[in-house]
Amino acid sequence: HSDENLYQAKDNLPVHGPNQVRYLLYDVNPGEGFNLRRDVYMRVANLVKFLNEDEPWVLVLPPWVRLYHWRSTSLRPQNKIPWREFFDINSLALHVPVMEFEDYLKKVDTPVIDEVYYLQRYKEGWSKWEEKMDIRECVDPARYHQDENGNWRGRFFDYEEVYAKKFECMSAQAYLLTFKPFLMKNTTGQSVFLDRAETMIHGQYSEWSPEWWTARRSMVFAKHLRDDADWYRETYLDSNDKKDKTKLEVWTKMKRAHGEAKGGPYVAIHLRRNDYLHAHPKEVPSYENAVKQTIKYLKKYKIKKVYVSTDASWDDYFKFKKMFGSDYEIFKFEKQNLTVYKDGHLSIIDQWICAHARVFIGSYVSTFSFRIQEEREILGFDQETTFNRFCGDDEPKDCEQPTKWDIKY
Ligand SMILES: C[C@@H]1O[C@H](OP(=O)(O)OP(=O)(O)OC[C@H]2O[C@@H](n3cnc4c(=O)[nH]c(N)nc43)[C@H](O)[C@@H]2O)[C@@H](O)[C@H](O)[C@@H]1O
Repeated sequence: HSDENLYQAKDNLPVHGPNQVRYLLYDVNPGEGFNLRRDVYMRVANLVKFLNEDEPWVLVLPPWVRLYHWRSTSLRPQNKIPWREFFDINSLALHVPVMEFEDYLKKVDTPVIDEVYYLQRYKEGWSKWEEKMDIRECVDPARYHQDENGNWRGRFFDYEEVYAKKFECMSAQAYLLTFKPFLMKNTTGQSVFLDRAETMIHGQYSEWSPEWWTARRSMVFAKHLRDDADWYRETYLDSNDKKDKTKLEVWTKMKRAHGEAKGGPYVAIHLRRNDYLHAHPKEVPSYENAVKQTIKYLKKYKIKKVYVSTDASWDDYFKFKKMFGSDYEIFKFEKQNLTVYKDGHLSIIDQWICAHARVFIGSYVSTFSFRIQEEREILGFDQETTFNRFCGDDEPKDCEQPTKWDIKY
């Protein structure tokens, strides 16, 4: 791969003296999944981007802890995972200055965060939408408590030694840009931690805006995972970037038109199961029906191979695979190496393979599927091949398809 070392993070670090740099840390509701967290990253990253127009701030990347969906009993514990295991840090840094939490801890010597704000709703609710934020009493039982020295203890990504000097709950109903004056004027600590950062809303910087897409484009997957997925594509799916016209460039220089990418000769599907069966029972197809819908695409595009990305059990997967009969070949990435791959790595490999398929079919409102669709927008696929989803058994056969999020530069 030629793109190694193309990203030069250091060019993007604030130029001001080291003492003036401030650090923004954040965390998300523990129940949220991996790909919603990626959306929250985009909000915080853009906030840091806007802050840097006036003051030097560095975004400290929240280490990954075991998420609700990460159930595999892998040989390595799934906590304190640095971002570099999943994403290309240098790519992130071409958008905003970023730093791993471990590096933050090294930098500050004492494992301390100056100010913590726990974002929460307004207790009284709201009748008309208006932007506001106020320090308030905690609505939910506080997730932080004061120790005998007056320091605030909580769950800072499973780092037990970390504590905060100041803690407040803050009711907020506000767009990300509104947090900028708050941070600049109402906080003084060198490091500020926003917990429940998903409370922050994109506002004008939503999926329709170039700013959103800039943050999104900077979220390039880590090279070792792209390499593993590319190896799988080449070995089993007769797919590589040259043939598929999907060569990756440094994201700041990459601009593709729809239809430039061709994709590998396989249909990729994201078949979300598990908690989705309960969350969206009407829109989740039975396996039999999912096979029927996939075959339609296989025929339309004259393709014989299917790549299956799913959180279904292997038992279910093998049953599903059999249902296709002998006319088609069905593939799924196997956890060949449990010492290396954890659930997060595997989802990225799945996503990368899906992003390179000739055609993709996703699952209804799954953020896992959304992130694949965006990846395909970045690579330059025809939107017809991207914004498709499975219909539930009782939905019309031409059920409403996903919104086409046009990439913006
Ligand atoms: C029902 C809701 O669903 C929302 O999930 P949704 O948007 O699909 O997408 P995510 O927020 O990523 O959460 C789903 C998680 O399940 C695993 N997973 C799902 N599909 C696949 C797959 O095809 N391959 C692999 N390897 N892993 C998969 C993976 O760990 C992924 O991060 C959640 O964020 C909410 O918390 C809630 O659970």
